[in-house]
Amino acid sequence: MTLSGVELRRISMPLVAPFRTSFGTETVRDVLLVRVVTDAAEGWGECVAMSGAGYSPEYTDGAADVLRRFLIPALARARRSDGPAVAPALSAVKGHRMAKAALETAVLDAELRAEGRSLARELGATRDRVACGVSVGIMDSIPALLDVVADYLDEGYARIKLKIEPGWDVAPVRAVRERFGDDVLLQVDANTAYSPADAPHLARLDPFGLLLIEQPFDEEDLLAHAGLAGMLTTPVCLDESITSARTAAAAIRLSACAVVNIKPGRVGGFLEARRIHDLCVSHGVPVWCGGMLETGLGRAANLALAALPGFTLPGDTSASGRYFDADITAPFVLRDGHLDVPAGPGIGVMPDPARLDAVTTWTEWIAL
Ligand SMILES: CC(=O)N[C@@H](Cc1ccc2ccccc2c1)C(=O)O
Ligand SMILES: [Mg+2]
Repeated sequence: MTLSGVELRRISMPLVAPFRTSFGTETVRDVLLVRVVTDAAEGWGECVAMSGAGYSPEYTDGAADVLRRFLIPALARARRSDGPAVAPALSAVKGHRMAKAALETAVLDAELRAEGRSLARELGATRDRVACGVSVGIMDSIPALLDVVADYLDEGYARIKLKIEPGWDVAPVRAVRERFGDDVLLQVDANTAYSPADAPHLARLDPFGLLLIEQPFDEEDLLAHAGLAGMLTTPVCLDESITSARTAAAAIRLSACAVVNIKPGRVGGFLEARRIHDLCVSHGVPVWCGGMLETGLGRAANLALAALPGFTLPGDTSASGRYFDADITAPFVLRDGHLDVPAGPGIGVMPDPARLDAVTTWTEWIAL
């Protein structure tokens, strides 16, 4: 497969409602898409970086710049251009895993489309649909939160995740438990908002039978998470800390986490995500697929990953309508709390040209 060029395309997708977390409030998803054109097919990748560097050091403008100046030229110089050859070709560039993941996914998508193979099959998926959870932002009040949770449960979501931060943690969790009972699968995500000194306060979440508490502390503080794990009955899950199979292995060895949230964009791509899955399965560590408010392109690829056997917990692969009134692909619609895994070649979906044009703010063609 010969690469002829790469398109960088910036799109702006308004969210159906503001999404507030401990690191800020988003009202628009500012997305960088990568389209790779080859002699055999074209492929799409979605960069999960946000406009700002609140979740990780990467941000959308930076991802476009590192792709244009370093990653795409490195790929052009590589002799091979199949999916597994991308990460080695980009290895001289440190970090920038979200930018790398978008480029690798686009190449993988093109390669699989050309060969008529689905990403799900390529990764080793064992299911054709996956149970879906939903991530609920920090709200202005407990009643507002309960209304939103009630709607999501009515829609059929298999699991509720509540964003928490100091001042919004025990009360919302208690309110959800009191209103919806103990059988609802419930977990919380702090996005690094707490410090180790907050451990006794976080222990107050133990009575509520949470599936897990996600990333309470700084992403570099594995030892603090290991300490917390020794104090809580609630399993600790890591998200921002897990940037590769190596850091996953370290976190497991240090008992810093009992569950892992795998996000292909955060770890550099779907091939590294599968390596992390395999590592966690070998250690008996359950994993689930995290979300970065992807469009249908990233959502389709995430569903292929979430169908692997070790993904035993519902992920944040919510329906398109959770975030967008109109997706750039055919919308993913929840059915009995599940989403179908795309079965077509590659990631199995394509953007609708008219929808794509309607949300495009900028596009750049880089010939190779
Ligand atoms: C679904 C979920 O909670 N995702 C992230 C946080 C997050 C929150 C808000 C975002 C806004 C724009 C882009 C990415 C974002 C990621 C998480 O698990 O920690
Ligand atoms: Mg998280």
